[in-house]
Amino acid sequence: MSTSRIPGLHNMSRAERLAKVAAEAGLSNAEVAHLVEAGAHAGELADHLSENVISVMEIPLGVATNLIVDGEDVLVPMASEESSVIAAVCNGARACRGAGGVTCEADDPCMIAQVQVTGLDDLAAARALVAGKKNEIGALCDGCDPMLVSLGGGFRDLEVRIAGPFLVVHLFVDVRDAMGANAVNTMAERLAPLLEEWTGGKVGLRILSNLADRRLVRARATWPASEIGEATVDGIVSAWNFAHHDPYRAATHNKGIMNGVAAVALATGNDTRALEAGAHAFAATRGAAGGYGPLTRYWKEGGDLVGEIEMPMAVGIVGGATKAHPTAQACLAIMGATDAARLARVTAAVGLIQNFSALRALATEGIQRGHMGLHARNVAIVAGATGEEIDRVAAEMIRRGTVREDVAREILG
Ligand SMILES: CC(C)(COP(=O)([O-])OP(=O)([O-])OC[C@H]1O[C@@H](n2cnc3c(N)ncnc32)[C@H](O)[C@@H]1OP(=O)([O-])[O-])[C@@H](O)C(=O)NCCC(=O)NCCSC(=O)C[C@@](C)(O)CC(=O)[O-]
Ligand SMILES: NC(=O)C1=CN([C@@H]2O[C@H](COP(=O)(O)OP(=O)(O)OC[C@H]3O[C@@H](n4cnc5c(N)ncnc54)[C@H](OP(=O)(O)O)[C@@H]3O)[C@@H](O)[C@H]2O)C=CC1
Repeated sequence: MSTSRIPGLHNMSRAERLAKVAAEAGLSNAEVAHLVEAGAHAGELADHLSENVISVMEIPLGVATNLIVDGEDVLVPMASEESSVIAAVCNGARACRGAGGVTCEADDPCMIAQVQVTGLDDLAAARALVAGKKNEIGALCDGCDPMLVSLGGGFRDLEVRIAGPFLVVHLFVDVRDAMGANAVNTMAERLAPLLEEWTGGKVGLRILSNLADRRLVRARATWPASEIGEATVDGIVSAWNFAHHDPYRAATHNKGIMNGVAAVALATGNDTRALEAGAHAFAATRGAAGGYGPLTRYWKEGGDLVGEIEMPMAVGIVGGATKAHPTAQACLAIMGATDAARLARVTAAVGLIQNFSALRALATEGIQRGHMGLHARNVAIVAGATGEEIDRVAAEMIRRGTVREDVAREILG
């Protein structure tokens, strides 16, 4: 590459950008042709949603079957590049259907905005002063978003904290069907000059917190021992206990949960990074010794396995890319999610079931048979298989019990 300094790339057309990047990076004609083809359908939309767009990255969109959430059957669209993630949800949901599926409970959709005030000598006095302005602050916040207020949302409460040398003002805002970042950021920015005037301090950051712990969802399911076997019940409880006591295991445990949560979020146009940040920050105090721990919990009840998840769930059905992206709209329609609370419940249910299926595999036969069985097609493609060859090479690798690129090449040969 000669240079990464490309002034005005953003002002070029998509085709010009691609040509420029291809020339700088030395892409082959085949690589350029692929990027042109990949961007043919959704490239224009992508150009409006993001910046310096040259094409579109295609992620598989699948549908998880077998779920019952709060007594209703639901098909759940999931966007994931990882093999076996969607199959695992179908499998885990099938195993708890007979016991009623998943039941959930969601907090009101309350987000937190933070305003940092610096340069204060008497933090305690400033805290008392700002706390006394709750009504004024509430009115100012509601004035920022009359639409939100007309829908039943808006300012709910105020908390004034001292964090090291800073005064930190928390605005609690009910954002209804939105994820809410933009909505609360506007309020935080609007409040800033008043805070400076009242306290004599200087405002620093004005932004939401992704630790959305006022917007939690809890979901619970029972997997009967008659369905999964007594040894599996014990194995999963023990696997959970491992995560409860060991942050190294808890990180992987929670990654499995986020396999499901992030896939539903991506399919519905939600901000996956916000959810990841919220989940892991929330998990930071859930472990046995008050450190990082699992977002789920499992125990044995009457011989059956009961699993529960609790986590922040800042998802919306309006705002961000949700309304602008027709695929996200279609996904919400498949789920029948007509409000953010239903989306949050279903997403948490998927996180729980995803985790159950991974633990079931790990506590019994191990992850490789199911996961690598489905991943084999990926390996076959990497080895050069195309069309019908992909399934045939994958099946042969599974038959031989070895899923590896060199084996795929040998079979293909
Ligand atoms: C892979 C399975 C499901 C096979 O499981 P199986 O028992 O061989 O499946 P089966 O053929 O007996 O079918 C049972 C049901 O599973 C579903 N199912 C079965 N196959 C498919 C498929 N191709 N596509 C869609 N759905 C599928 C489907 O619902 C089916 O019922 P049916 O519809 O036939 O009545 C199982 O082994 C499993 O759940 N494994 C766990 C896989 C997993 O967790 N993958 C995530 C990636 S690994 C990771 O990133 C996370 C991890 C593991 O590190 C987290 C952690 O450490 O905690
Ligand atoms: N740290 C983070 O997580 C950050 C995330 N972001 C991004 O912010 C975006 C999400 O912000 P968000 O505020 O949700 O998006 P928007 O501002 O796009 O949408 C929210 C707005 O939609 C309007 N609205 C219409 N119908 C409803 C309804 N039923 N319920 C609620 N609001 C409704 C409201 O008012 P009105 O019509 O008056 O606008 C509301 O303010 C995402 O793209 C995210 O990636 C941005 C900054 C930081």
